[in-house]
Amino acid sequence: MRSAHTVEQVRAAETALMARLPEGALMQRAAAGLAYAVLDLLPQAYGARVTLLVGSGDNGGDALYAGALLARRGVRVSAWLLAAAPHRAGLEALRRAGGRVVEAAPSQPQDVVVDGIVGIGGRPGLRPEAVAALEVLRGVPVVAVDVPSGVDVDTGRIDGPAVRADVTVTFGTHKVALLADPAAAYAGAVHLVDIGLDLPEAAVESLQAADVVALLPRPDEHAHKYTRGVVGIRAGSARYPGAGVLCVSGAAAGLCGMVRYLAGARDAVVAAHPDVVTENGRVQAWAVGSGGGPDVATMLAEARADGVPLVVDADALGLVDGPLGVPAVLTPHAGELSRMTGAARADIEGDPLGHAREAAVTYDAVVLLKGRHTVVARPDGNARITTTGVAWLATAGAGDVLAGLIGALLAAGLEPYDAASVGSWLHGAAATYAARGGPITAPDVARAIPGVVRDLL
Ligand SMILES: NC(=O)C1=CN([C@@H]2O[C@H](COP(=O)(O)OP(=O)(O)OC[C@H]3O[C@@H](n4cnc5c(N)ncnc54)[C@H](OP(=O)(O)O)[C@@H]3O)[C@@H](O)[C@H]2O)[C@@H](O)CC1
Ligand SMILES: Nc1ncnc2c1ncn2[C@@H]1O[C@H](COP(=O)(O)OP(=O)(O)O)[C@@H](O)[C@H]1O
Ligand SMILES: [K+]
Repeated sequence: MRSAHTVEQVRAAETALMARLPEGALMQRAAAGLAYAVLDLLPQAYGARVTLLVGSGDNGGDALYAGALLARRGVRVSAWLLAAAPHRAGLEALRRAGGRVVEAAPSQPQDVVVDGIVGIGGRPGLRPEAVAALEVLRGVPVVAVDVPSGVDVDTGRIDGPAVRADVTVTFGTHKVALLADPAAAYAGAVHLVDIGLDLPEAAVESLQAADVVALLPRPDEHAHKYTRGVVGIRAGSARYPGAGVLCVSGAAAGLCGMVRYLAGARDAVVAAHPDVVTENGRVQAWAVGSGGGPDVATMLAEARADGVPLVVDADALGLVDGPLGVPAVLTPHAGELSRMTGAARADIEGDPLGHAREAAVTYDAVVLLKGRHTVVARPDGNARITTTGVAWLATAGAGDVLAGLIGALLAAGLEPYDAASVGSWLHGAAATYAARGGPITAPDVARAIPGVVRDLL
């Protein structure tokens, strides 16, 4: 599991650890990890040029100590001081190692910029000096120290200028802004350096392959199709048969025992999926809504009446105005959530974590807010953020596949929070697997799911 802690949690863990260690030990650990990440980006250390952007706090201190380590390896290190009183001991260390202090952009082209402007102590946004320095160094690869400076560390919001990093080297644990968009998109590749912090449980996390393996339902020796779970699909209509077919394709990817289809695209569904049953009967979960057309209210009411867990998607989301009274996963994209809650779409996109958490409370359900980094939020405030997937997944019908897949995982017995987050992880991984760097359509995503599961297991 990748865990993201709050600034307050990091500060408390840091204080406890520092009381047991010699002064400066933590910063030395952080700086060593940072220096190695910078070296990784340089073709060779000797003669390479690195500029440090240094703010007033310990984030700048990390940059200065890392700069000293780099200078000892032959890197030409320039520290561009953006604050009047930078970390004193760090600056001394850099000077002793042969680094120099500059007051403007170095005249020679630089190989890497290290963003030590602010870390977890920073307020969102950047001061004009920092913006100007970044502008002058535009085009040079950026390594951010702990977080890209300027982002809102505990929410992932961006409320002003912020650094766009190629790599972020973070210490002790991930920060929320490294998982939650829009800030996460500013972090580039994230490297975690272990500095030995003892941390409590995190409210925000991101499943990794091993977590998905641990949660994934699979048949035991004595399984039959009913013990594996039956998912019912009420999606698709005469007008939108494709949505029914796609929702079924996610449901019929093999993760539960059987799929029942009860909506208006029966012929198309059976032609594409001969394994699907169209008689009414017991199910352990329903997926409702994609391409539902005029019958969507009846579809939702009938599924709800069964009392089993529900996935509510697309057209059916417009009918949800409060708790549904059964365990549920709601799967809006930002536009759909905006229509549900009345919040502006741009506000939702600017704070997807906050809006998903709020909606989870309002509807007393798991809310899966789709996007680049999909958020799965639970009413108790916990959230999982999906980091699998590629931009090629933004294609019509991909959401229908996801709704069916989550329905299958619910039917197989996963809790709504696990079904939504595991489903979203697999959906993103299937898209990456199918795309292999090129375009995909929604059926490609569904077809790739069994291969992803096979590789995982
Ligand atoms: N915690 C840990 O476990 C470890 C932490 N470590 C490191 O320490 C970092 C935290 O250091 P920190 O607490 O000194 O705060 P930090 O982010 O450097 O700067 C805050 C100062 O910046 C200023 N300022 C504020 N906003 C600003 C803005 N928008 N734009 C410009 N300036 C702004 C403001 O001062 P002002 O100029 O307003 O007087 C404020 O005092 C952490 O991220 C990690 O890198 C590691 O060494 C090891 C283990
Ligand atoms: N930029 C992006 N990068 C990765 N995945 C994305 C991006 N934008 C959207 N997605 C994913 O693509 C899918 C689109 O689903 P959705 O918007 O419901 O489409 P539809 O309604 O046509 O089925 C979602 O799983 C979403 O998370
Ligand atoms: K930084």
